[in-house]
Amino acid sequence: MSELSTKKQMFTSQDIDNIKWFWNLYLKDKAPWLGLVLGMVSIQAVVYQQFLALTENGLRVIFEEGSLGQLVMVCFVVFLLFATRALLSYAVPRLSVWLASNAVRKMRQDMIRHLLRLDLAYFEKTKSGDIILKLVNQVDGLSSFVGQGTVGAVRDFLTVVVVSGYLIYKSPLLFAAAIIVIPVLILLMVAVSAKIKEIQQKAENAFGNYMSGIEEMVNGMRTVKISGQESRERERLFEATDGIRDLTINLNSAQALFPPSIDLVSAFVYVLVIGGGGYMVLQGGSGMDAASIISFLLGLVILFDPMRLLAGFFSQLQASLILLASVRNIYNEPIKITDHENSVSEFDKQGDISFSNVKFAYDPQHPLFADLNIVIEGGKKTAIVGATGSGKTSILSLITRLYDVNEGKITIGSRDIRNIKVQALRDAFSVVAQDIVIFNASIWENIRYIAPNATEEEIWAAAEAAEIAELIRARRDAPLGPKGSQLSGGQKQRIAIARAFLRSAPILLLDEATSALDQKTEKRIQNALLRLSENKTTIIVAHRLSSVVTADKIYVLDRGKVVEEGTHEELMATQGLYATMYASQKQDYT
Ligand SMILES: Nc1ncnc2c1ncn2[C@@H]1O[C@H](COP(=O)(O)OP(=O)(O)OP(=O)(O)O)[C@@H](O)[C@H]1O
Repeated sequence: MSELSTKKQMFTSQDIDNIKWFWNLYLKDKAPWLGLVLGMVSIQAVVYQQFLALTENGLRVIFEEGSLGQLVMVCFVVFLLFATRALLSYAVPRLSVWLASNAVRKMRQDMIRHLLRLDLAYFEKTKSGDIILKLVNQVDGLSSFVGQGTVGAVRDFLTVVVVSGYLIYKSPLLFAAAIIVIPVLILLMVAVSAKIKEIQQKAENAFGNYMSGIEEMVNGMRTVKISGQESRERERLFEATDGIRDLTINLNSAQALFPPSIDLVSAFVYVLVIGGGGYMVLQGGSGMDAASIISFLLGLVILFDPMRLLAGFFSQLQASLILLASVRNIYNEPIKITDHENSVSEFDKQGDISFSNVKFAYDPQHPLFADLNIVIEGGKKTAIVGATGSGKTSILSLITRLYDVNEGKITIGSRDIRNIKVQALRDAFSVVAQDIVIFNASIWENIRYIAPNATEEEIWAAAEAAEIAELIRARRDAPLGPKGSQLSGGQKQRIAIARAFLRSAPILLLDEATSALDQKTEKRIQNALLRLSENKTTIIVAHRLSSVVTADKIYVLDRGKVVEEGTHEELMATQGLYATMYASQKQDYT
């Protein structure tokens, strides 16, 4: 989250830009409806002014012996006025909440759409708590602010303008005396609003950390329990709750300055009007009588309530501007991996995959590949082996454009993958990776996820090939628990393999695909994978070298460099790193 300027300024240019952005994207097309809301709240404001005028007349009828009929008439019209206001008090929130909910639904959908387009790199550097906070809480906060807060504020503002106008018309002198304290109030608002913004920003960060903390704890509960780390986790989260409490109190103490200042100002003004107005009546010649002073005072009472609400609105506005900026950050996040206008959908999916002079680093300080050159022959089986952290998975991430190379190029069938539409490129792969996404649904549904239009027979065939069909029959529709927590690692892996069978794309990526299986099951599934990989370009990343001996070509990687390449037999014959690794693994098995 970007730190906002804390200059003593009610609206920064960034705030104004954000408001314009929100208006243009989410409210502009509803302008006629907003116009209707504005019309209705204007009527509500005018009701007060009319009420004042009528009260003054009513008082005169009482004070200056008017007829009973006139009094009844005044009472009737006053009732009618407030009945109108009541009707509008029902209609305005209904309409404004409808408008705001629609605007915010559109915003949520845009955010989800945008989030799904963001590069993987964004998710690898952003705390999930921050993302959830934006999509859930902050958007919700904005929704109620736009729906109820702003419309209420417009009504209050119009009430202040109309009633003030009327009071000025009645007695400019008394009104001038009454508003003499307003500049003090404005100064206070400006001073406090910067503070509110600053605290709100910190509070959002604290909430983000808290949510991420909860998520990490829940996800890692198995480790937390086994290693008896409950008390550490408790302390960690308690610390976060302390931070949130402090910030909430700080925020409230800054906001709490508004209502009492208004109360003090009101007291001051009432005294001025009663004293000054009374004096004017006593002196005579000012055109003011008792009825006008009472209704003037009533006018001020009416004025102060919306003024107090407006002050509250301004403090809320400062907090909401922080929410708006934070939410908008997602839209400003650059998307690097995307289609350009000359990207194509058609390419030779069976062609060779070549890395030419590829340079790549996740972090510029620690380059991973300095000059990588490999060729993965189309329709053949290529294995990539090497120590942990040597860059095997990164090669798969580059081929699928989860990341783009910094220099050099990767081609499939001699077409640079950056010139292929991202969706078309990724459609060319079936992947069995280490991080298997399992949803809290049945195994069946989990397999179907990869190909929602697959027929029942196709899903059964995939499940049989991956040796998971028996478990489907046993578990039936039982959901698998969050993240598939009710399955073993090997069972999850078999779901991933079943998905690969079901999707059956021309390029098969197997990243430690069978590492969680026992050797007997691994052997059987490898035979099935062998059938699946027929006529497909297959890339196998594996630690267990027994699973790569049949590969047409093996690349041996060491700290981002290819140190050996060849078939199993060739590599064994050279007696290099591969042969050493193979020998030591064989020893472990025997
Ligand atoms: N998203 C990332 N951000 C920053 N660094 C990363 C990221 N992913 C991997 N790395 C780093 O890049 C290097 C290569 O990682 P990679 O996952 O490609 O290795 P690997 O050979 O597949 O390892 P393993 O056999 O353990 O799966 C490692 O040093 C790792 O720390």
